[in-house]
Parts: sequence; C-alpha cells; structure tokens
Amino acid sequence: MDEFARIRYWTEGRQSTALLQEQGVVLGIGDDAAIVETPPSVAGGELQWLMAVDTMVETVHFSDATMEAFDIGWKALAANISDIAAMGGEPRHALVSISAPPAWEPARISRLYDGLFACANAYGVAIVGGDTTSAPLHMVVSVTVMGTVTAGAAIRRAGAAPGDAVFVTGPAGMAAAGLHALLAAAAARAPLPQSASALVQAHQRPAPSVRAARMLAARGTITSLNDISDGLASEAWEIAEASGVALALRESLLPRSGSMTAYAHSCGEDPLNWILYGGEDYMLLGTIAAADAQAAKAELAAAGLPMYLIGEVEAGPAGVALIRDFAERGSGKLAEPQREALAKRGYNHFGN
Ligand SMILES: Nc1ncnc2c1ncn2[C@@H]1O[C@H](COP(=O)(O)OP(=O)(O)O)[C@@H](O)[C@H]1O
Ligand SMILES: Cc1ncc(C[n+]2csc(CCOP(=O)(O)OP(=O)(O)O)c2C)c(N)n1
Ligand SMILES: [Mg+2]
Ligand SMILES: [Mg+2]
Ligand SMILES: [Mg+2]
Repeated sequence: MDEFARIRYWTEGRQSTALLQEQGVVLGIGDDAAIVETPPSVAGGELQWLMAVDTMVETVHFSDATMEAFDIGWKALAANISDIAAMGGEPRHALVSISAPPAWEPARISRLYDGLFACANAYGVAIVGGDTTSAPLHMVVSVTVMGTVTAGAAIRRAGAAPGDAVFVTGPAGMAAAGLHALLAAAAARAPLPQSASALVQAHQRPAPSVRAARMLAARGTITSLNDISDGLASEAWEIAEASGVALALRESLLPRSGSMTAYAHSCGEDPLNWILYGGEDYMLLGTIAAADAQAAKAELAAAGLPMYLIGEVEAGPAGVALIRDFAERGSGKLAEPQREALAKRGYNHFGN
C-alpha cells in the first residue's frame, strides 16, 4: 500500500457529514490544505481561536507494554482537547501527523485511527488533515487542535489572586499508578491485577474536562486554569509563577482514589508522590474567587461533575506549599499542620 492509499484507508468515511458540517468543514482530508469556515459569532460575543499541538513518541509516551494502537490514538487527541479545555474553550478541528517505522503496518495504524476517531466523535472534533512520513525506529504521533472561545473569556495561567480558592476536577495520580501497574506487569510477565483496571483506564483513555471547564468559565469567576499533564505540583507552579502568587495546598483536601491508594500500598509506593508528581491526569487545576467556590462546586455536582477545593491562593513570591495536616500519612487523622515547600518538580523531558 503506498502512502496515499494508506491515508485513504486510515481516514475515509470515518466521520459523519453532520459533524463535519457542524464544524464548518468545507473541504477536509485530500487537498493541499483543508478549508474551514470561520465559526460564526455566538450570542455573548465574538469568538477567538485557540490553537495547540502535542506530540506522543514511542518509548517516551507509550510502549508495547503500556498502550495498544487504539489507546495511543485516543490519548493523542485527548491530550490536545485537554489543552483547549484548560483555556475554557470548545475543541473543533484537528490535524494529525504520523511518522511510522516499519513495525507499524497499515492495519495497526488503522487501529490507532479507530482511537483517534472515537475520541474525535466523542468530543465533536472534525479531523481535517494531517501528514504521513516514514520513520527509522519509533512511532511519533503529533496532533494539532483548534478550538474557539468567546472573545476575551479564555482562562489563562496568570490571574490567580490572593484569597482565591484552588480546585481540581478529579483525583490526580491515577494515570501514574496505571503506568506503574502496566510496567510492573510487563517486567514480571504477569497479568495485570484486577484492582488496577481503573488506574490503567486512567492512563490509557484520559477524559478531558471540557464540560466542567466550560461551565466554570461561564461563571466568570475562574481566575486561572491549567490541565495536569506534568503533575499537580508542576502545574501549580506554572499558575503560581504566571500569576505571581503562592498556592497553598492542603494535604487532607487532596482527593484520593481508593483504588490508587490501595494499589500504592500494595507495592510499597507513596500515593502522594503520584498525586503530586505523576502527571498525565488531564484533569483541571485552577483558581476561583472564594465567594463563588461553593456555588461553582454545586453547579458542577448537579451535572455529575466533581470539583474539589484543595487550598487557597496567598500573596507572592511565587511558590507552592503543601500543608501537611494528617497526623500520620494516610491515617485520615488531622494534626497540627506543618507547612512544606513543594519542589518545582514533575515530568520534564529534559530532566528537572
Ligand atoms: N517547540 C516549540 N515551539 C514553539 N512553542 C512551543 C514549543 N514547545 C512548546 N511551546 C509552547 O510552550 C508552551 C508550554 O508548552 P507545554 O508545556 O507543552 O504546554 P502543555 O503542557 O499545556 O502541553 C505552550 O504555549 C506551547 O505552545
Ligand atoms: C512508556 C512511558 N514512560 C513514561 C511515561 C510517563 N510520561 C511520559 S510523557 C509524560 C508527561 C506528559 O507528556 P508531555 O509531552 O510533557 O505533555 P504536555 O505537558 O506537553 O501536555 C509522562 C508522565 C509514559 N506515559 N509512558
Ligand atoms: Mg505540550
Ligand atoms: Mg496544558
Ligand atoms: Mg509536559
């Protein structure tokens, strides 16, 4: 199969005309560039574009031990959609670049496209083009995403102010625990423990918080927002530095997944380490005016979406602190709080 036959095999007839029409796609895959209508303005104001790109590299972001082709496709797009969510926007279009080594035969890449299109359809995103090359050794998948946001309403990292509440939209650390379980099972040539299935799911099929972000953004009281790709501590530092404030996170308020805690204890790992430094959670970390925090939480809860208030914003200098208020790690008992500075550490492609 030549390059052009492969592209047709991977992409033809995969998206409904209704979705393509909805996203203003005049001409999709097949010419020098896609043609897309400028989205119409909506009630409430003009729109602005949001654009982001994220790449996944075999051995860095996935391996035969951790992800199947379907998962890689899903996650490559989900990670991008998460960046649009983290601005409070609506994802619309995506471009997909594939650099494939010989071991990735067309049928395997077609399964990667199954995952890509499953995620695209789940979030209403039109895949309008891409690029295909050969590669010597490892698979590289790069996705570019375009979205929109009401002009002036995008939520940046800068904007957190002293007195604001800090929130997350789910328990961090599950994806890192899932990765640990996958690598441990592969190393021991053992099956995955049943107890790790939710963790593995979190690693392989992240679900970006688009709905939660849009509901929060619409309230007009969110002061900063980030998605957690490199770890809670690292993303908190990004908000702190961009905003010139300190974030104080309370250990007793950090949401914990029961299966993650149980799995961590079963293999002698510290769950807090995964929560703070694991990464790839693709949930949101942000700050909100304290006066609106409870109402925002109630609005999300009514829609079945979690929101956890985990700390507060303090005056600068920029930094992140963890208030250790458990008597004994994991005991659930409260004690005289100890304040600990959190390192600016997380997943970093070139070391911390
Ligand atoms: N090679 C690059 N050239 C230009 N901009 C880049 C490059 N790599 C990253 N960026 C920009 O740097 C910022 C931080 O990137 P990154 O940490 O990857 O964000 P995220 O974690 O949200 O994906 C983003 O605004 C991104 O667009
Ligand atoms: C085989 C394997 N090893 C290690 C990891 C862990 N890992 C790889 S990249 C990453 C951070 C997120 O990726 P990045 O490219 O930094 O995304 P971005 O911050 O640009 O959104 C993590 C935790 C993994 N997912 N798979
Ligand atoms: Mg990135
Ligand atoms: Mg991001
Ligand atoms: Mg990163």
